[in-house]
Amino acid sequence: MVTQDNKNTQHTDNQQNMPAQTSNLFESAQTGKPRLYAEIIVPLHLPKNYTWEIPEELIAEAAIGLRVEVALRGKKYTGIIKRLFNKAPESFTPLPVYSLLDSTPIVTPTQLKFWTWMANYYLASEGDVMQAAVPSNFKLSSESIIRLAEDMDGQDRTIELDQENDYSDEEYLLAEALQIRKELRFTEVQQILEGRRIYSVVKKLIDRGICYIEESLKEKYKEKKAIFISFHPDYQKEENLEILLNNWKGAPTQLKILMLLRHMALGEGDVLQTALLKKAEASATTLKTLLDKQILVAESRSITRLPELTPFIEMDFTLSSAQQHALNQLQQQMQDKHVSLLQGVTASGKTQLYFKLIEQVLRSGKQVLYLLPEIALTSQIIRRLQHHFGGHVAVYHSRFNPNERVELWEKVLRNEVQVVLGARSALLLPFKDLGLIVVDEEHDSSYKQQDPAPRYHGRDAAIYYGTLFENCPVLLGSATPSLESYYNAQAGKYGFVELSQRYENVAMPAIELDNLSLITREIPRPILISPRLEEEIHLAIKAHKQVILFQNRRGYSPYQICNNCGWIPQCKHCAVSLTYHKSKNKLLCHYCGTEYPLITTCVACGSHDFQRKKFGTEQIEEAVAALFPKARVARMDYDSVKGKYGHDAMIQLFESQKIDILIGTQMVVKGLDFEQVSLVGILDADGLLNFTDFRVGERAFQLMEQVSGRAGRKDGLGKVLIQVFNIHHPVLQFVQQHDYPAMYAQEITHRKDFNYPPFTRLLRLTFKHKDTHTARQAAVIMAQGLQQLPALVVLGPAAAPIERIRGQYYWEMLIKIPKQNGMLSACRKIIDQQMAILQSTKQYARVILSADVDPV
Ligand SMILES: Nc1ncnc2c1ncn2[C@@H]1O[C@H](COP(=O)(O)OP(=O)(O)OP(=O)(O)O)[C@@H](O)[C@H]1O
Ligand SMILES: [Zn+2]
Repeated sequence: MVTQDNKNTQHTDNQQNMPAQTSNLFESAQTGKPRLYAEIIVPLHLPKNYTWEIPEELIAEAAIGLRVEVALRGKKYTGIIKRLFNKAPESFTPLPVYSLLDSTPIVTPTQLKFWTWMANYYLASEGDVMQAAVPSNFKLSSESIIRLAEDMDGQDRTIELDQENDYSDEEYLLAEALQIRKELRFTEVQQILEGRRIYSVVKKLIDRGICYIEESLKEKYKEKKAIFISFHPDYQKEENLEILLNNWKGAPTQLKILMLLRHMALGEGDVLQTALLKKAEASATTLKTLLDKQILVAESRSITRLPELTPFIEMDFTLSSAQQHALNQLQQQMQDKHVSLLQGVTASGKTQLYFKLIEQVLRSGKQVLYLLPEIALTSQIIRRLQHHFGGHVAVYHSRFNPNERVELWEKVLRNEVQVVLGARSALLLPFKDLGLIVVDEEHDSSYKQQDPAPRYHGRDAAIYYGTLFENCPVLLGSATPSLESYYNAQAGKYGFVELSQRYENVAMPAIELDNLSLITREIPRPILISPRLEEEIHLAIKAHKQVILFQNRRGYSPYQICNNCGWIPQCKHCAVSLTYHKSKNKLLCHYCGTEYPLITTCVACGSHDFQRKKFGTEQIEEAVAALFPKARVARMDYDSVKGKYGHDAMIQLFESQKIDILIGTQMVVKGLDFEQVSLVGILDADGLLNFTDFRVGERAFQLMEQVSGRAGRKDGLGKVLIQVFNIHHPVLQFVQQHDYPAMYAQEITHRKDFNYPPFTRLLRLTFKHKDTHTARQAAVIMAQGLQQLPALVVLGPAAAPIERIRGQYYWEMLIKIPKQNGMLSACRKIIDQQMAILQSTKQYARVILSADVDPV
């Protein structure tokens, strides 16, 4: 097995050799009854899937895609049946499956094929994929933590006395323990139930909404709930409400609440209890009377949860002739080609084309998957989609809690949801009948999963997933396509359609370069806001327009340096310099998050003379606020928006023009549609152009073009000012001309000359160990093994650019694999062999290897 980054992997492959228990089940073999075996995927990083036996009494119900309860090395897991067969394994006697957890499959055969592909292509295991795909509530294991659920109003769940009889003794016992303890480890559940029938009991309680399985710590978040007020169904009809209000005899404050609610519901849809009471200047008691009278109803739900809408299709717009032409072309191409690329300049209305295509698929009764980078999944696009398709639309992203995940999983499985808008993980939902996958902003590198395995690319996985359905074309969309996709389009492998003007022929923003080297003579560095940019901001604000200032570094200043000896404070655990955060008055490691007090004395020479270098968003915010004391200034970056709700909330504030100047990192550029932005400032273009990565030209172009694309979307009066020293950099000329093909021509030549993607396939192997020498040596041994395949080009091993993270040393190598069939799997074979050798050697047994295919 290749990757080894799951801590459950420290094992030898001994399950297959374990002696089977002698039980009655096995004695039945002598009687000649049929036997049934199952290949089962368990959510662990195992070298392969193992086999269990289905006991006789479960044979009739066993089916592919069902969950089962199995034991592996003394622990219990939920697995998924991948394959059933009758021939007994020859070299070992399998253990029995304890129980089946479902009566109908929760995973489709199509998904199982997808998992196999993903595990193979991304050098992961099917268990890794299962772990990523299946909601945690579906995956009980010995490591699970079971937590008491909350009621609608945020109170702990309790069992009503009159329901007691519905519960089995064991269920009741466990529910009671949960009410006292709030959360239980699986081992504790085992003790409470004395080790019997654990899964089915826990599952029953989950089904009843009493408890849920805690997500792994990393994903844990506190769900935000709020109470929403609406009219009782009896009064949702306007006529009935009218009669009620006209004949009102109750207290006037109650009437006020009702009138306000009617008004607010028109504008906003769902009304928050807090907002309603505040506006009505009424008390909770008054509201309660109305609830008791069953005129109003209160519902507590997660604030991310969508309101229940009826499904409808409402296409209340017409395409411009350019859009219509593009749509016709697209439809034609999509008939011939599995993948098509739509390149439309910013604000050309690509989204409207997607809507038209979605409409057609919906009418044909099939499902649609609409993918976006996680951070671009804002209420803006959700609203746009719901406006056209109402309750047909479901949204799937990492903010979902375990219950919501299961709920959506089941709805998709039952084909009750027609359109899913989601981030890459939505690909892992059990679609029945997909008829279209849209990958919007397809160039975005956040489509790539970084950690843990499987490190899949959402776009590329979508392309494969689409082939598993009958007639499911994949549409990639972007103003600035990835070089890989554009290359495939040029080569005729993908369909290709262009939309080269903005909707309503609105002009593209004018892009001007602001040569900083001309002004540094008068103003000392660093220059945050040049006089020219300051002037433009003044003009924009005077005209009641909005401004976006883009800087791709967060914090106050990215590092400080000793003026005497050049020493730079670094993180103790990671080989990175510390960023100064003024609001916290601390130094922060951006890799592991460790905070340090300010350092005022140089560790190397004892000097107190430090200089802060470069600038981040925090410092810009400070400078802008000082320059424009009357403007409403906000900053949007990882630090300022706590959680992802904050991000969305800030976008809404900006959208409703409650913010004049928005300063942000690349968070602000993802496909957002603001009408009133007239000025975009790119503060440090040099910083974008000076990376040592073969994709730097492409990336810098995409970022600048995308952020520029937020300007002048409605009236064409947008202006972009780029602050830069190196004004002759070719990428800047391409951005100025909005000339994607020229950028492509230049970059693709480099890629060809140096044999980078799309001309080769890249694989990055990273070896981690707390001792740098061990990590390096393991990498060297791997590199030697890879010499068996002379067609591979192995770069390295070398210390990773950041050679130490969280106390582990990182050594990596980059392998260029020719794009021939079978090369990747041949390479994988060698990696697996070498890894097996390494792991059987005591010195290297703890080396962790992670593999990243097509790294971005
Ligand atoms: N046919 C149309 N009818 C009405 N409004 C339209 C039409 N086409 C585009 N628009 C409006 O123009 C604006 C820009 O369109 P949209 O957001 O779809 O552009 P885009 O191509 O997706 O841009 P970007 O790549 O920058 O995200 C939106 O506000 C959209 O509602
Ligand atoms: Zn660190």
